[in-house]
Amino acid sequence: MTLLQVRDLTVTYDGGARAVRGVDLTLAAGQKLGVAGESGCGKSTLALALLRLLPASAKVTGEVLLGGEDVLTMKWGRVRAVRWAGASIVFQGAMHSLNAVHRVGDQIAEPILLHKRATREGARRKVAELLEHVGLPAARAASYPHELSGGQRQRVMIAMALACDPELIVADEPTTALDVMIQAQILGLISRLVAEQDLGLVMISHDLAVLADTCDRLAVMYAGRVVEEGPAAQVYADALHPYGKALSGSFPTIGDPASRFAPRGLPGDPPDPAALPPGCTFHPRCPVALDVCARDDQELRPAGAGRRAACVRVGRTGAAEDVRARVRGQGREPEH
Ligand SMILES: Nc1ncnc2c1ncn2[C@@H]1O[C@H](COP(=O)(O)OP(=O)(O)OP(=O)(O)O)[C@@H](O)[C@H]1O
Repeated sequence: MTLLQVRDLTVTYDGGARAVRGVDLTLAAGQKLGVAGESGCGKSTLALALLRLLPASAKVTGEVLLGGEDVLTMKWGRVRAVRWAGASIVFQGAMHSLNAVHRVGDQIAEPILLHKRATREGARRKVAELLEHVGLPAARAASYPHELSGGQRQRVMIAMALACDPELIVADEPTTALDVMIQAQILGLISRLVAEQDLGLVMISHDLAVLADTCDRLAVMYAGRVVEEGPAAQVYADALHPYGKALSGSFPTIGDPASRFAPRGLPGDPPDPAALPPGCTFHPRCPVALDVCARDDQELRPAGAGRRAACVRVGRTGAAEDVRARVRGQGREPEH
């Protein structure tokens, strides 16, 4: 059953930043989708659009179908109900997302009282249950955010996201502010909860390795577009798009023009979304760009084995050779 379907989602901020451009994504119930990309590629804008949390300065078009209902056009009353009970979001940096002057138990209880119409006693019991579920003693309900460690605060955020039994969790860089050991614990916790409760997960990170560990499928975003999508293990181990390769550090180094590329770092920055380059937006940084890439942008198209990629070098079977026929007569031939 399809849980989430994003169709041709485009978000443009006042000032002309085209933060998300024509994104199509599908998530089945219980499926885990990772969205990867460098800072500024539009990941958070996409996450916020899924729950209609974008500021008024964002112009949004397309569809976000959650359980078949379009979140972008539904009445605000329905949006508020859907936000906790249909889908909820875990932000990065729990210290900023939690209210410093309220006990964490009261903050977790708030959506339960509001959306589940629970009694105070019922909400208190549910809070205790949720805290234990995320690995915290129930007594922690009486703590204020500053009395908790970063990892404990992120556990509270996860408990809050689960409070109204949603079908989908959107996690935007849920472990970015944490040290490596705690990061692994929180990722393990998210994986366990999602599996136990058969939840859908959209997890956003700049770290492809983290996503490959946690998710079934991966989407790689660059300059507001998904440039590659497919089964997590394959995308991580053998990305088709040069940007996906750069993110996973898997560029081949022998006898390939890409060997100029530092595997762990990609030179340059993503383009300004208000002044995107013509053609493929990755071409100015792409170590294997052809002349055609500066002129023509590529659709995200099937590339075999349930994968999609938006690169002229990638054919319908995922094989790089297919490009020869397509670019013949359009300028420089591919070197390999
Ligand atoms: N409220 C806003 N008004 C104008 N531009 C914005 C706004 N929010 C984001 N942007 C711009 O949209 C682009 C995408 O930002 P977004 O935060 O979605 O990217 P990201 O991939 O999540 O990056 P990060 O990991 O740094 O949050 C950026 O260029 C950003 O400057």
